Amino acid sequence: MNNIQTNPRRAAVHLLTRVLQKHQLLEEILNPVLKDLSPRDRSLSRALASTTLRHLGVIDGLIDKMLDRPLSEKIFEIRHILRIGIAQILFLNIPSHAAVHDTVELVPEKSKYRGMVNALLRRTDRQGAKLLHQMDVPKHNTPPWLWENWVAHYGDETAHEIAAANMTEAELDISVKGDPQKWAKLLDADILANGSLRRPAASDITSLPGFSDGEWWVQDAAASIPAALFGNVEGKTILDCCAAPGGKTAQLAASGAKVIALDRSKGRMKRLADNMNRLQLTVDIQVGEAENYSPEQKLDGILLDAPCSSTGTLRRHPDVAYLKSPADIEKLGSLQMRLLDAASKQLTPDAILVYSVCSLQAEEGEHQVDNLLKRDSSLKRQPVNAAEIGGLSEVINAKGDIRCLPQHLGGMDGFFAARLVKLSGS
Ligand SMILES: C[S@@+](CC[C@H](N)C(=O)[O-])C[C@H]1O[C@@H](n2cnc3c(N)ncnc32)[C@H](O)[C@@H]1O
Repeated sequence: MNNIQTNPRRAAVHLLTRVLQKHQLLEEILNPVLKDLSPRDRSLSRALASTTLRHLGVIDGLIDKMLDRPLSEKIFEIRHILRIGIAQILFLNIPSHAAVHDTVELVPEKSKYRGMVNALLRRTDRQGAKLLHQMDVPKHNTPPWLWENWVAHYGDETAHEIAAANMTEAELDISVKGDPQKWAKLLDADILANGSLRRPAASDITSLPGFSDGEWWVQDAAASIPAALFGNVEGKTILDCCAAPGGKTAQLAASGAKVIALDRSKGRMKRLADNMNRLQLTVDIQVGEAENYSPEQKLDGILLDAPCSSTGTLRRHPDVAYLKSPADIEKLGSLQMRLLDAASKQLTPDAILVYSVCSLQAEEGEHQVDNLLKRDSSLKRQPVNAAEIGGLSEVINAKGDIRCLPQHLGGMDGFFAARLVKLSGS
């Protein structure tokens, strides 16, 4: 059988079509597309799609090198078939005879492309690794607009390191409510400098010890830094104004803060509520627009973990590189600016504003905060000290803001965070 419900390779081709032709997020379509496959086939299909997307630039470069004439854009399905075939041979260690045979089977018997797919995959098996060595792999695997942006902001060498790190799959980072030593043992995990636990990715996290008892939640090590910038939050009132699905809300609440969790998305707030229930954490849940929020009580701090392009999460979401564009950065930039201005107005003197984004784009991070400080003299940057974040000095930039890169700490999300204080007399 050769349909999506029964064939993991066919399903992977369908996933690629939905991401690259219909611009849908891989994470949102995995469950509906793969629901009828066996667990084993589901993970193969998912690995095929995400590995192909992670290496898409070099895979396409190889296809173009090996063909005499470029493939027409119209036959995108044949291109996706070639792509998943090459991904199996070069990046997934699937025996090449099986990879070639099962991939060629996706092309209808009477199709004029079947021979070409067969020949190109066999040639990949013979020469692919050698051809790959001749390519600037990190650069090829990064869409040109992202590459140019990173080179302009970070320089060529760091851009290469970022793009190389993006090609490695992320491990599973965990934040725990209780004793990290105890849970590191039970989860067979390492304890990172910032207190997060790290262990190999699991296909079903819900079956790991402590999940159903609400002892921990999944959160990238970089994502755990912004909430830590408030210091001791015991008894303090913190507004988490873009809160869902609640990783940072949970961290603040587990550290003893009274958290007002606000988000405009009802659906995502349902997830936040479910997460808090599992974790047995009590927070004040409110659905609404952060720009219009007027606090009924004095806030000790606001966490603005703003909507952003998510280009810092490409290790886990390689599709994002192909779904976002410079226009998105511009649009999100205006929203981030409005949210920052609103947050500043909601603060009283001495209260703290932490602004964060899981983006590698300076336009969403460094530039946003520099521009805010130029137009709003009631706020002042409060530089971060390495001791506050487990000694991770490599993620602190010259201005004292947090700038995590995917190559830091053996792999972490690209993240920006800055801590600002509202001045008295403002
Ligand atoms: C980066 S996510 C937040 C992740 C969350 N802080 C966590 O740690 O799990 C950004 C969130 O901002 C919300 N959002 C976007 N625009 C908003 C607005 N104007 N007011 C409130 N929430 C908004 C989105 O619904 C989304 O849930």
